[in-house]
Amino acid sequence: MNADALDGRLLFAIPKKGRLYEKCLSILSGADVQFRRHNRLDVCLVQNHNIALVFLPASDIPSFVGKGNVDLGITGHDVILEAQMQEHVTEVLRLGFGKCALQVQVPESSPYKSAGDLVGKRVVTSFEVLSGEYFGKLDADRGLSGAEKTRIEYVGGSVEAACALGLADGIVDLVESGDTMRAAGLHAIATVLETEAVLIKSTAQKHPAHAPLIDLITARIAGVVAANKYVACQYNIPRARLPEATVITPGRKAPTVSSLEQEGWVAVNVMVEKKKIAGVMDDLVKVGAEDILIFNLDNCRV
Ligand SMILES: Nc1ncnc2c1ncn2[C@@H]1O[C@H](COP(=O)(O)OP(=O)(O)OP(=O)(O)O)[C@@H](O)[C@H]1O
Ligand SMILES: O=P(O)(O)OC[C@H]1O[C@H](OP(=O)(O)OP(=O)(O)O)[C@H](O)[C@@H]1O
Repeated sequence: MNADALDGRLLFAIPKKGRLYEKCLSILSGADVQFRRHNRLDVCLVQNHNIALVFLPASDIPSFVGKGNVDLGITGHDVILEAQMQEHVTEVLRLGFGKCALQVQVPESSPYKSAGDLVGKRVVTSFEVLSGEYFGKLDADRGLSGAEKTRIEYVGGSVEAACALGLADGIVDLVESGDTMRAAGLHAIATVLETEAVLIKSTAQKHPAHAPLIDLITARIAGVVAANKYVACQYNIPRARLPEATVITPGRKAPTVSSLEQEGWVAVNVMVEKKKIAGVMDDLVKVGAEDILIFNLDNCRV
């Protein structure tokens, strides 16, 4: 591809591998952003929009967007703070995936029971900025300075091995299911940060002409995110029980209620958060709902 091919195109950064990659591809597909990535090339043109996708390491995306080299990007909230780019990027949308927590961890057998117990000790992490800030506050609370302060040491990967290797008294690393942590014989004693994937744009927009396209892509991605988060719920219920049912399924604005051919009965259509639907169905049955049907959403605009 020659450099002119990118002229005037909105540049959209996507993690090139790792935990966020597959989910990003599915978001792009749901938003009908069409492209073919040839031979794992890191730049590719979008066929149906004036956009080029740039595949970058997740950790580099905040600074590319923050400095205005690319216009839009997807990465983790944690990565933005670690890159100290929070003032240079605007988090436009939370994407509902890449959810995990940055946690302080120690061996199961460790005498250290809280983050405060690790103050002045050795902590190994890939998140040296966030860990430095976290332990820096604890050091300051104790009035520690110089060599007394907690030592934060950077490693690029396999952080969970550091305690067993005798390199650290504790680590700071991401935890989702906890499988990695438990497999390494560690447990969490504090949470530094909760994080998820976010859509970001440059705070000082270099190309104001791209604003309408950024808004369009944002609206489409918001639709995909909402479709993943909600299900459509339909049920029949005696009109007299409608007030109780409305408390259980208030909908985003209000439920859609239509009359049934059977006297005294109504049909209700409403959106419900996917993670709550089992409990909602139990509660609807208790107030007399029948024929409860749940539909997954392919896409939506809400
Ligand atoms: N287990 C996980 N569950 C959910 N989200 C995660 C998980 N691990 C990482 N993430 C999110 O994905 C981001 C990128 O992490 P990931 O481990 O995929 O990095 P990577 O680009 O593969 O980097 P590396 O080169 O260090 O492997 C993290 O900063 C975090 O926001
Ligand atoms: O709590 P869990 O579900 O086990 O997830 C946590 C692990 O996931 C991430 O690593 P990943 O597997 O993406 O590989 P990486 O270490 O190469 O980044 C993170 O660094 C943890 O090691």
